[in-house]
Amino acid sequence: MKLILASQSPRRRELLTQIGAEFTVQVADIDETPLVDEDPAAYVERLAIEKAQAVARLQGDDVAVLGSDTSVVLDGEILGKPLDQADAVRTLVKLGGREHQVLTAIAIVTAGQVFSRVITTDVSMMPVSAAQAEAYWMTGEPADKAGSYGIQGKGGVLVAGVRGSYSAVVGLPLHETALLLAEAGVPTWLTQAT
Ligand SMILES: Cc1cn([C@H]2C[C@H](O)[C@@H](COP(=O)(O)OP(=O)(O)OP(=O)(O)O)O2)c(=O)[nH]c1=O
Repeated sequence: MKLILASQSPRRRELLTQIGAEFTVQVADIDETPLVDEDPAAYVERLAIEKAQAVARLQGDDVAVLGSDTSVVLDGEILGKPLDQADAVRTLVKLGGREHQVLTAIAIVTAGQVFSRVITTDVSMMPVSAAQAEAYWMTGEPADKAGSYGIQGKGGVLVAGVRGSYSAVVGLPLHETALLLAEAGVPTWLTQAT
């Protein structure tokens, strides 16, 4: 079965390569506005499915499309990508000194089925001053990332602890994605070995 990654994210491309699946990439452009009172887990799952479906719609049979979404959640509030510098600084100061959840959903859409999972990781961040948040904004990292930070870059300095899947925070959980691909019948190095 042919696999397509429905994502513009270079990080997801790298992580899927680590899983050892052969794939091509097609970008899905969907509206990422949360519904009124939408539960964060339901939100990320819906988006992952919609991204995969947007690409699957244009394909024939014998194709599996993988979509994914990552959001940062603090006290039940969804914190997506920052609108601008002020928004990023506000978000980082708010996350500072606290534990938040990173929710990553993965969805695989085939001709007849939808497989999906939501993975939650707890991340604790050191206290962050406005000046530190501004300095971090200047690195260019926060702009395209949920919660305005990247754990895999300079933002890793702000992270005091992680409980759960590190790769899910970066954008694609290696373990759970490999298992879901196996369920959908897409070979990876893991299934090829069993
Ligand atoms: C919290 C966190 C998020 N992120 C990234 C992962 C996602 O790419 C991004 C959240 O935005 P998403 O909307 O999940 O993904 P995307 O727009 O980058 O790509 P696509 O929708 O096409 O798949 O934030 C990090 O890279 N590091 C982190 O530590």
